[in-house]
Amino acid sequence: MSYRSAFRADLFAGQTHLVTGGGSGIGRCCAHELAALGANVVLIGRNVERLEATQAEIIEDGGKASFYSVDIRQEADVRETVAKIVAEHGRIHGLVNNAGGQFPAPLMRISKNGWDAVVNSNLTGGFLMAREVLNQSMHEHGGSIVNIIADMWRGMPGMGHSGAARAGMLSFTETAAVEWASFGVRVNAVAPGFIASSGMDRYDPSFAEFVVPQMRGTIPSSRMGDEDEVSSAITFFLSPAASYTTGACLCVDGGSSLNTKLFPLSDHARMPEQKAFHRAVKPQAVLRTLKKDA
Ligand SMILES: CCCCCCCCCCC/C=C/C(=O)SCCNC(=O)CCNC(=O)[C@H](O)C(C)(C)COP(=O)(O)OP(=O)(O)OC[C@H]1O[C@@H](n2cnc3c(N)ncnc32)[C@H](O)[C@@H]1OP(=O)(O)O
Ligand SMILES: NC(=O)C1=CN([C@@H]2O[C@H](COP(=O)(O)OP(=O)(O)OC[C@H]3O[C@@H](n4cnc5c(N)ncnc54)[C@H](OP(=O)(O)O)[C@@H]3O)[C@@H](O)[C@H]2O)C=CC1
Repeated sequence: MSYRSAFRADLFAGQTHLVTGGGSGIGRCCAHELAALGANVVLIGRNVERLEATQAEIIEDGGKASFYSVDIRQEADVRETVAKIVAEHGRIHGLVNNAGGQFPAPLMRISKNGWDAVVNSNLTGGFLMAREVLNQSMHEHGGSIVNIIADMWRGMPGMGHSGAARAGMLSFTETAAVEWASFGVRVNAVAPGFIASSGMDRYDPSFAEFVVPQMRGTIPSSRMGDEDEVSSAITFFLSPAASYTTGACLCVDGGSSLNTKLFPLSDHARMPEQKAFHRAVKPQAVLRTLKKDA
């Protein structure tokens, strides 16, 4: 097995885990990690070539994988696919709701169809997958569901349809965590920041040229994340290490969601020493000045 996971090699031996969007990017990486940990991985996506290729890689590595070509927005197809998986594999232990995506556009230029396509991909599709996995399998014996969202805290300018859907997915995560806890089902979320995944190749290079210089100053870790850094967070939630954790969201974003941008990062190095500030200036005086300026 060539994937080097931080987790124990037999962690998921004998278990079945579904990864939507498993044919590319973060989903493909996660599928490799779960297979390396002994899981029987079921890949779900639309593009058969990508799914086939990931399945072949995993099998070549000595792992177990199968795939289903499904659009997760189609309710009947999702229901039928989960039924087939249960018939073939029995119990489903884990679901990684990773499939999704969006296109960059300001809100004022998003058509109704464009909005629906993104919201249905990133919210409704995840709900349908989770509901079917719960109803057809996990309610009988428990399980773990991990929903991949995004850095949508305080909005997602330029991708507002996705931000709205991901915020909805976080709320869904919290509700499902409470409603399904009695079945022994844990539901958590992972919120990636800027990840150098193969999915980024789907964007027009002109968009990268526009956005990368702006991004650079806003990530405290000063770099994009890697697919395996998201995969290990997903694996943690699927594993018994997270057995008392449900309804949580783990940000894998190099701190970008915490950056207040009060002082742009690029200026920190040049910021003058202010050790004497608190002694030299009385806080009330500062407050008065701030109020006056406002
Ligand atoms: C290396 C550096 C790069 C820098 C990038 C930084 C970006 C930071 C962002 C960080 C956060 C997120 C990152 C990621 O998610 S990574 C990649 C994830 N993968 C994708 O996003 C996949 C690509 N996206 C899609 O496949 C589509 O967005 C979509 C989900 C909509 C596909 O759905 P569908 O196939 O059903 O869509 P249709 O083609 O049928 O279209 C439906 C309507 O949507 C409109 N649409 C689709 N694409 C666009 C577009 N690019 N611009 C405007 N409108 C679009 C389409 O026109 C249809 O509407 P109409 O009928 O009204 O025309
Ligand atoms: N990379 C990043 O910086 C970030 C990524 N994310 C999210 O993480 C997830 C993985 O992204 P990433 O790996 O980067 O990008 P990818 O584009 O490589 O992955 C998205 C996957 O979702 C599948 N998918 C999309 N729509 C559907 C659908 N309707 N039905 C079934 N499968 C679908 C795609 O497969 P196919 O086309 O074959 O259907 C593809 O394999 C996505 O939800 C993404 O938006 C969130 C924040 C940041």
